[in-house]
Amino acid sequence: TVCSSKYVLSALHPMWQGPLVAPGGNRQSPIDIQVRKTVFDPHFKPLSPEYDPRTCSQVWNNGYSFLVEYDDTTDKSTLKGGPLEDTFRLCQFHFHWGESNAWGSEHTVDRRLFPAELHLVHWNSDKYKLFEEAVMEENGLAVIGVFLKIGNRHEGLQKLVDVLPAVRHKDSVVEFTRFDPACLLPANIDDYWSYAGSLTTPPLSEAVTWIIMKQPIEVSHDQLAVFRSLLFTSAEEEVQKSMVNNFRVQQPLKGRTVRSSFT
Ligand SMILES: COc1ccc(C[C@H]2SC(=O)NC2=O)c(OC)c1
Ligand SMILES: [Zn+2]
Repeated sequence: TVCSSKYVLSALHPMWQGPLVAPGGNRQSPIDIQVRKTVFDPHFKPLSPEYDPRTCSQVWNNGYSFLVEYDDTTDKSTLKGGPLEDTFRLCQFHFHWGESNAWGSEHTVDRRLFPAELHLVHWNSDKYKLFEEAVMEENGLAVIGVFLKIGNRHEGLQKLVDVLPAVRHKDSVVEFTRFDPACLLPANIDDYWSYAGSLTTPPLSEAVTWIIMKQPIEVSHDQLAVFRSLLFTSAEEEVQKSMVNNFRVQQPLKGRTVRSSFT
């Protein structure tokens, strides 16, 4: 069972606006991280992602992004430490990006937009048996966010870029194995921000402990162009729509504190 095949996203408009704030939502994501207002937390432990590339199973175009799915029936690929009290199991990663390099990320740092953002999605396997349970519980999920900037070609990402044409249309799937998602983390994973937030697409559940890396990773212009060659639409639809701008608008902080692992 892989987490992401369990949820069906509602039909999402490319510039998915959705409800500006989920009804009664006071911990919605994404947000702008105002660095000078973040608070250093000396109790954060080192973040320890331990991923087994053999749990990688497939790439799927779900009509909103492309998801790289991991077998999450065992604790072979986990995330511990940082702000987390429990062990979280990796179930998928995906990206958000723009139609141009000027925008595309969901979170911003002092209003700075990045061309894309990676989300590594994990669920609390100490407390829950299945992803579906965890996604409805406060702090049932932990998502690592990594900003992408245009620069050198990312050799690890290229293996994924090479299979994207096979999942051009919505609902297409291709087998994808032995991919170590740790290669997509920045060199420095000790410097990050963390805050209590939500899913950024329906059902917008307020279940996420966000861990946003301070250091971006570099990908080439051409690699990001392949992301934009994907389609929101299935092969049957007459009008094909490019998969771009699949990010949510920023949400009010509502008094939340963003903590930092560094001074
Ligand atoms: C019903 O469960 C869901 C629904 C949607 C997403 C995807 C959202 S959440 C995020 O961080 N980015 C996204 O696009 C999800 O991911 C954990 C889990
Ligand atoms: Zn996401």
